[in-house]
This record gives sequence, structure tokens and C-alpha cells, in this order.
Amino acid sequence: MEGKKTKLVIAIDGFSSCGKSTMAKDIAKRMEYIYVDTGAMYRAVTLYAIRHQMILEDEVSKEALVQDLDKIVITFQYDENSKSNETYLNGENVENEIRQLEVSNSVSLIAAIAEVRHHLVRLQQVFGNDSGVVMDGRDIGTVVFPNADLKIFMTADPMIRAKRRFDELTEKGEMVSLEAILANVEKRDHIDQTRDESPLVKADDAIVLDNSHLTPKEQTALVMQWIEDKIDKKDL
Ligand SMILES: Nc1ncnc2c1ncn2[C@@H]1O[C@H](COP(=O)(O)OP(=O)(O)O)[C@@H](O)[C@H]1O
Ligand SMILES: Nc1ccn([C@@H]2O[C@H](COP(=O)(O)OP(=O)(O)O)[C@@H](O)[C@H]2O)c(=O)n1
Repeated sequence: MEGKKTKLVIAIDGFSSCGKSTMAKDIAKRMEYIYVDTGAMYRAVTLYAIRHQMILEDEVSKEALVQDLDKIVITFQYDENSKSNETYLNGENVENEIRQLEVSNSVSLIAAIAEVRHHLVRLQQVFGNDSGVVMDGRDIGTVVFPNADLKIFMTADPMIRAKRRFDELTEKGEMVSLEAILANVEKRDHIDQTRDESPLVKADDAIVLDNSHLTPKEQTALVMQWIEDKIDKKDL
């Protein structure tokens, strides 16, 4: 299938920590598409806000942050060691820092700000200009690429998601509790689904993928079949 001429825009949305980016990266590699982790962009803006004391006990200095948006430059660079794109904030590699619980605890507040969303969505849409892109987030199939060729809405049992994230962070040496992770996952899902600006919602034409009991290999195999079907239809 690699090298086929027809290039798709693939949108992957869904709840926190269910495996969206794992799957998106795998698909992008197999298809030789660009992969864009939009969550990393919201996380980088959040890290900037934390470092500039713009978040105090769940209160965000919105005006100050919005004023600074043009000063926040987010880029991705391929890293040979991790064999994946890593996130840079104003030239500094922040890939590890943006995954820490401190950032996770504030990111949904930052992502609820309309001006932040408009700014990042504009940047994300540029990545899709050439098509051949896999993008994951919360509003990709609904707002960023409403005409995406394939839309997937991922979900899994909240406890299973929390355990996956817990294993990942403890493996990296972060001292966290499963309870704190579960609380964060559930709180973010709630804020993401109930915010006014482009809330997390399944697009009408998205396929639901519950991967609670699927391995990464199994979920990729399933999605590769859906991609093949889409390409066959387009090539007709
Ligand atoms: N199908 C799966 N089964 C078990 N663990 C998974 C599966 N998919 C992903 N993971 C693991 O779950 C964690 C969260 O995955 P990630 O791709 O970061 O999720 P998301 O992008 O939705 O937040 C990672 O540690 C990843 O390795
Ligand atoms: N397109 C996107 C991507 C992320 N986000 C926000 O950014 C947060 C972090 O996204 P993420 O994809 O890194 O989160 P995880 O699913 O990896 O935990 C989410 O909880 C949302 O609040 C968003 O609002 N829209």
C-alpha cells in the first residue's frame, strides 16, 4: 500500500490517553504521511503559561496569554534516538516536560480559550495543505479538517486509559499515583467535552474505535484496512 498515489487526510479524535498518538504515529509511518500531534501544541502553550506565571490555582491570565500568542513558536523536529518527532517551544526541546502531570493538570483550561484554539487551528490547517497527513486531537474531524477522508473517534474504559498513562509515566521515572492520573484523565475529559469552543464530540461521519481490549498491533491492522478501503474507493 505504501507509495500509492492517493493521499488521505486522516483525523483521529477521542478521549485522553486511549492510544491516539500511538496509532497515529504507526499509521503515518506505514503510509509515509506527516504526523501532527495537536495535543503537544496545546501542551506547549500551557508550559509557556506556567513558566510565565500565567496560571494560578486553575485561574488563567487569559489576556496576557492571548497577547503573547505570537511569541510562542511551536515546531517539531525528528529525533533519531526516539525515532519520532519531538516538540520544541521557542527552539527548546520540551518533549518530556510537556508530558508531565503539572502540564496535564492545566492543559484543558488553556485549550478552552477560544483565541488559543483559533491560533493553533490555523497552524494545524497549514500542515494538511499537501494532504497525506495523520493528525490526532479533540477537534480534528469536526473543526480542523471537517472534510477529512477518514475520521476515527477513539475511546477506551477510563481505568484502562489511566493505567496505560500511569505505566508510561512511572517507566519514565515520574512519581505519580494511579488515583491522580485517573482524576486527571476524567477531569480533562469533562472539560474537553463541555467547553463552549469546539468541544470534544464525535463527528457524525467518524468511526468509533474502542481499543480497551485491543493491542496496538490489532488496532493498527483494523485502521489499515479502513484506509485501504478509502483509497480503493477514491481510486475508482
Ligand atoms: N491498544 C493499546 N493497548 C495498551 N496500551 C496502549 C494501547 N495503545 C496505546 N497504548 C499505551 O497507552 C499510553 C497512552 O497512549 P497515547 O498514544 O499517548 O494516547 P493518547 O494519544 O490518546 O493520549 C501509551 O503509553 C501507549 O504506549
Ligand atoms: N486538538 C486538540 C488537542 C488537544 N486538546 C487539549 O489538549 C489536551 C492534551 O491533549 P493530548 O492529546 O496531549 O492528551 P492525551 O490524550 O495525550 O492525554 C487535551 O486534554 C485537550 O484539553 C484540544 O483541546 N484539542
